Amino acid sequence: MSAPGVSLEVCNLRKSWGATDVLMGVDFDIQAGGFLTLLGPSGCGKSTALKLISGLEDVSDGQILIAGQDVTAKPAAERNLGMVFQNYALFPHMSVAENIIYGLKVRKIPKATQIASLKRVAELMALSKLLDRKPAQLSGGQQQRVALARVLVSERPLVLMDEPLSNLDAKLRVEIRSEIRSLNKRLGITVVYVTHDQSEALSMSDKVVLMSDGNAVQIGTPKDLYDRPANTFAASFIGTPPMNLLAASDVALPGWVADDATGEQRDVLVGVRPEAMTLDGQGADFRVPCKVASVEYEGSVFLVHLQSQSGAPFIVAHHGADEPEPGQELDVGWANDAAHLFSKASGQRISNR
Ligand SMILES: Nc1ncnc2c1ncn2[C@@H]1O[C@H](COP(=O)(O)OP(=O)(O)OP(=O)(O)O)[C@@H](O)[C@H]1O
Repeated sequence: MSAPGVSLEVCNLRKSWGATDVLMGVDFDIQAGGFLTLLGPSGCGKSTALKLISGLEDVSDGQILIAGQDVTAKPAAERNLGMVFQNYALFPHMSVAENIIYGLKVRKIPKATQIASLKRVAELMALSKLLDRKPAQLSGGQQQRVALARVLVSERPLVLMDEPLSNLDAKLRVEIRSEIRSLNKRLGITVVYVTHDQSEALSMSDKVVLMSDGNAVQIGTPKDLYDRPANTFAASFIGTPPMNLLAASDVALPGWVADDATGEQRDVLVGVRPEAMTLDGQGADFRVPCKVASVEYEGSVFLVHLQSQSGAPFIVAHHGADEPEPGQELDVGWANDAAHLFSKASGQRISNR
């Protein structure tokens, strides 16, 4: 049942609905067996990109290559891919077993092969004991595993998934996302995954395409996006809580505004992740006097909301046992290499560590 994956390449993908441009010319690719995630806020165009890849919608312009073959003009049925949606789309009147092998039946695969494939996939997805049940007799997580099993049994080398975990509770989401990731690695199928959840994207993907308003804002490994956000949008979208973005004047940082190339003074925003700041300023290259506004207890961490002397708000993720008090005055600190610089005018990254 091991289906070797295929590569996918998308070039200058454009889509307009009437006068509304939804995809503005997006390029990305993923190698065979890779896991690519389209990540971005609601309405940025990620589901549209997936529909174009699947063939459920026609492109306005651009090219889609699967295994190096141009499939842009091919109907969905000829693209040899599987899809998993947010709402599982199981047939309520069919048993789990019938749901899983439905596609094989339609394709008139011999009965003995259907049964053998069903057995293998049911074991893989821990569904063997549930095969006689109807979908309504399953939990949300079990239903989602049936939807995944149905795609896996079809042995497609490329599987598209559109927010498949968003109906599940937090614990199940974490369990099933690691299951999907390990299936991708074990079976070698290529996965293109859509989510607005950055932690899902970071934890599962080989490559992330971060989208905003129909454009790919940054493409890279999860670590690239976290360590070197290309602009303030990427800095704010990746990481929980998001990166603090402070005007240099708020944190009293003179001399940080000279452009490396031209030497010109530029207004910058200083970005520092909450987890890269300390409350005691010990060993820090920069220190900023500030006041505690409020404290959120999150179990493993205190999220300390602070205000600089100029009134700028920011957050520090504090792992110490001591709980800061609202009103307390502190020197927050960070290391030189924890700071990211962005142009205040364009939002683009202007300094690299
Ligand atoms: N069939 C359609 N006709 C007209 N506009 C559409 C159609 N489908 C999507 N859109 C618009 O295209 C834009 C992108 O939608 P899309 O579903 O791709 O976004 P998304 O990033 O997947 O968002 P979400 O996470 O909310 O699903 C939205 O503004 C949406 O209203």
